[in-house]
Amino acid sequence: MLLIEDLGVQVGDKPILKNVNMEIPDGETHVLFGPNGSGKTTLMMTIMGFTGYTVTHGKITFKGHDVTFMPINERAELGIGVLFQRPPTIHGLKTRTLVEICRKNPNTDIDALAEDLAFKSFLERDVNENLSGGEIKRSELLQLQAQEPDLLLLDEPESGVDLENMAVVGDAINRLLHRGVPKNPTCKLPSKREKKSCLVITHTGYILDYITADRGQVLYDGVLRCSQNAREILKWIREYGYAECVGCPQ
Ligand SMILES: Nc1ncnc2c1ncn2[C@@H]1O[C@H](COP(=O)(O)OP(=O)(O)OP(=O)(O)O)[C@@H](O)[C@H]1O
Repeated sequence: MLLIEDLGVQVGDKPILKNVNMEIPDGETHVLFGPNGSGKTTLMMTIMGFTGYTVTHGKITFKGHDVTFMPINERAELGIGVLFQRPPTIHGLKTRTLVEICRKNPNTDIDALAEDLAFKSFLERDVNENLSGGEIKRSELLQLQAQEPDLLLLDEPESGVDLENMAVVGDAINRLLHRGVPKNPTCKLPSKREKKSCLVITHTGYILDYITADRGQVLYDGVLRCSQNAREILKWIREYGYAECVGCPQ
């Protein structure tokens, strides 16, 4: 699904990511940990193709396509979608209009999606204008549900969300990951091939109560240092701090 090889990225003239290698196979969810400023958002923005993140070396392949220098709209059409940590307010653009633009299938019922996210009353507001932290996340999830991406990039889905709304956010992310998985009463777990793929950044780990993580990784000073069970990594970070991750076996 996603393959990152020897990726170097700089912002302005500042090198941020150094020789990052990462693979997210079909249907897997990987969790990215790391201290503030270690480059986690930079990695997501680079995968999505935002300007300002200059690839100095390396390659990003998605679904077999070299997307390293592909425009952002083409990556979105190919199936990459992002939930921002701090999405901008867009004055003069109604949320409903933005969701219509994101919508993959013109028959998708925006009102029904918004109803599920308790977001219907916000559809006619400008994008993210005067929304609370939890409302912003639900707005982002609504856009993703309309876009129907195959790879979800989730940048701190818990930030600014209270514990009750966390359940709404967690359930919505689960629906996105299991979209199209046939309901099979004899088998509780879908095969990985049927699930969507996901890279999620978290500091608190709350999201792990709602999604099944296949692997965790630690980005430290622009370098991927550790790759293990996500809950184990979280436990380790809580006990010893990030600096100890530098010495972790891969
Ligand atoms: N547009 C920019 N201009 C200048 N520096 C930037 C820019 N974007 C990111 N940086 C710098 O790149 C480094 C990595 O930032 P990034 O947001 O990727 O870190 P992060 O790991 O996501 O941090 P956090 O956990 O705080 O969200 C930081 O030092 C940040 O100041």
